[in-house]
Formats: sequence, C-alpha cells, structure tokens
Amino acid sequence: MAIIEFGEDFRWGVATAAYQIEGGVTEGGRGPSIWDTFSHTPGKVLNGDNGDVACDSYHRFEEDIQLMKELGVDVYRFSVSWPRIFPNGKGEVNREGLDYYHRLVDELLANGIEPMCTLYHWDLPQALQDIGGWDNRETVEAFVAYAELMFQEFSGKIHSWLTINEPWCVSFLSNYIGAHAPGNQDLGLAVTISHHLLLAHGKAVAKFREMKTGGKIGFAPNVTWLEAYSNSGEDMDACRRGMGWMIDWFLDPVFKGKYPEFMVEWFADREATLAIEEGDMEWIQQPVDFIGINYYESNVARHNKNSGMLQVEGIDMGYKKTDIGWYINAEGFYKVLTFIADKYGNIPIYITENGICINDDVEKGTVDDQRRVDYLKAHVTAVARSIKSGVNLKGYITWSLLDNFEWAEGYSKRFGLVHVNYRTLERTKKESFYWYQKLVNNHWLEV
Ligand SMILES: CCOCCOc1ccc(-c2cn(C[C@@H]3NC[C@@H](O)[C@H]3O)nn2)cc1
Repeated sequence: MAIIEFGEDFRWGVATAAYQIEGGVTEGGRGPSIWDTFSHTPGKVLNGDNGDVACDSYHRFEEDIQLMKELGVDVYRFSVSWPRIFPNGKGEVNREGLDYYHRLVDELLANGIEPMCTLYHWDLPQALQDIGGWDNRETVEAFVAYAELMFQEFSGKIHSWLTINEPWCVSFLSNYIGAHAPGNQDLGLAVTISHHLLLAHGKAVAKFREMKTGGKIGFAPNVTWLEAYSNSGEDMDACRRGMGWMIDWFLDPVFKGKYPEFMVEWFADREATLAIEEGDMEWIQQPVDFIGINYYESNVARHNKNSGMLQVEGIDMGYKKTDIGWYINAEGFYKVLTFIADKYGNIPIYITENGICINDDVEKGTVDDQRRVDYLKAHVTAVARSIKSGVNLKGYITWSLLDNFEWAEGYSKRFGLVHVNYRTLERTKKESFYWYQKLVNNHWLEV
C-alpha cells in the first residue's frame, strides 16, 4: 500500500445545487425557473420527476450542515436560486429569498464551514426565458444586476464566488443537444448563448472588482479528456475538436481573449457564427482569481464523418462504467488537469465537481457503495499526481453531499455520499461518507 498525502492547506468540500436539492419551489416568494417548466413538461425528465420537493433542503439545510460538520469539510459549494432573489428575473427583489440564504450561510459559518456560492447553476428565471433567455443580451444585464445584489448582500460572509456552472451544459447541452432546459436544438442559438454566458461572466467579474467587497471569483467549466483511438491526424483532430468544444471554447476567451479559431471555423461551416460586439472580448477576459473544474469521465474517440455535428465517435474500450453509463478513467483526470495547466498558465484550480453515479440502495441501515470509494480513491490520487506535476490545485469538492435531482435523469441516478429516501426524505450515510470523512480529516489516503 502507498500513502498519498495532501498539504494541510488543501481544502476539502462537498457540492450541491439549488434546483437539485431545495424543493420549496413555491415557498418564500420564489418565482418559477426554466427547470420548473421543463420538469413539468411531459417526456422531458425520466419518470416525470421534478424538483418540487427534491431533498427538501429548503427546510432541512440545518440537518445537511450537521452532516457536513460530521464529515469535517472545509467548504460547502452551493448555488443560489436566482428566481428566489428576483422572482421575475429582474426588478423587484424578494427579501424572503435573501433571508433564506442568510440563514443558510450563517449556519455554515457558525459550523466553521466556508460557503462557496455558485450564482448560476441552470435555474434561469422563467420570466427571462420568456424574453429569449440567454439569447437576449437583456438577460446578461439581468445576471449582472443579480450578481451585484448578491455581492453587496453577502459582503463579509461569502468570500468565494463562481459565476456560471458548466457553460457547455447551459449552451450546447441545453440549446443544441436539447437534453436539458429549455430544450432547444439549434447550433447557431447555442453558439450565441455560449458567447452571452461568457459576457455575463466577465461583466459580473468586472462588477465584483469594482465593488471591492473582497474575496475571490471564478467560473466552473465541465471538462473531459479524449484519448485518440489512433495516432492518425484525423483521429487526433477529432479528439482536439471534442475537447475544444468543452474546454478551449470557454477557456480561450477568458484566458486568451479570443475564441479558438479551429472551433470558430468548424461552427461557421455549419452556419453557426458568433455575433461579437465591440468591447465584448474585453469584458470576457476580466482576470479571474481561480477556476473551478468539473470532471466526471474520459473517452477514447476517433473521427467519423457520420458521427454528429462534431464528427467524433466514442469507442468502448471496455473501461468500467458508472450507473449512468459514463466511463471510469482517472488517468484522463490527470491528463486533462495537466493539459489545462500547460495551456492556460498555472491558474489556481479548485475541483468543484467530481463524483460518480452509483445507485446502490440502503441495506441494513447503510449503503455499501464500495464502487464510489474506489472511484473517489482513484480520482483523488489523480489530483495528488497533478499537484506533484505542478498543477496549482487548491481544493477538491466532491459531487455530491446528497443524492439529488439529476436533471433529465430525475431521481433515478444517485451521486451522493448520503442516500436520500425521496418518500421519507430520510438521509442515510453511505460507506463513502466515512471514507471521505477519514480523507478530509487525515489529509492522506492509502492506495
Ligand atoms: C450526446 C448526448 O448527450 C446527452 C446527455 O449529455 C450530458 C452531458 C453531460 C451531463 C452532465 C451531468 N453532470 C452532472 C451535473 N454537473 C452539474 C451538477 O448539477 C451535476 O448534476 N455533468 N455533466 C449530462 C448529460
């Protein structure tokens, strides 16, 4: 057995998101979001599940925080439901919504846990979608106004902010592939939305700097690693496109001030062009203090001209799969982290999501999710390897504290260290909870 060690200043955390855990969708003055609309549209979410109750964390957050305290985590990454703050997306502020998040943040601070706040984790106020959503630059301005209010309201309490979670999911998964809310399937629209999301991010960062409320700010792209099936130029190019779609498309504008040309051309050849206005790129490349990286899986891929818009075909190499069908490959985690550090300069990185869907159920009062322990062990070791290789990693925040509403998969897919019985809302600590507790408190693990 080998011992893998982490410095005492390395931060450990757990992550959730508002629509996935809160419930209370008509309480406390909250307005509807696009996920309320989407989940209540027949056929959009597996089993017709929705976030109306979810884990009921709106009423049970003290219990959840006691679980975090028992874990011993340093950081809790949560998201704020924008329609709790601005029920109509902009204009009138809902004081009850602000008060709810003050109670949450105060309880975290009272228990020695640092709040890391994601401002946008996919639950766009429906009222903004009704005027075009992220396709409309008015939504960009509404986001900046929402961010400004949150920075002011929580100044001195929240010191770590993330603007946008997984802009690839918000733009391409939700507006080209159409699997997530609002469910459009238009590449040109998705490309425009990706630009407006980066503009919203950059303008919010600029507002954060201007307000001087203190703390640090970043955003959280989701990333993957694609290993080329062969060393042929077309297979290597295909993998470059697949990663360019998810990584370079969002990191190049922020860190290099321009979109990756090879992707601009690929989209333009498919009538999807960027409408960049004077000053946009200057806003987008506002320096960030850190970047959140969300990683789940890697693939082996090759070129196939008949394989979708990107002409990238995944090849099943027999890697073990999770219960949501994603491949398990911790080597890809190490490779993508070193790739990002090499290409974008050694920016401080927090892993803001990494975890595994394992649907084991409660038996004899526990959940023996050894496959989750194995996944976490391998991926935390990949994090240690990356640090040893010079990657400026500051912390690891696992997805998720609780089983929760996994978007279009509903409640069928479980990512939590803690099992949730959605009928009784009873929480049950899994074996992985105790494994993570030991890692978080020891700062080392045996592999
Ligand atoms: C080609 C067709 O593809 C159809 C589905 O394609 C995807 C891709 C990616 C995802 C996905 C889900 N998650 C986990 C979440 N991250 C944020 C947090 O809220 C977690 O719940 N990350 N990525 C889902 C579906």
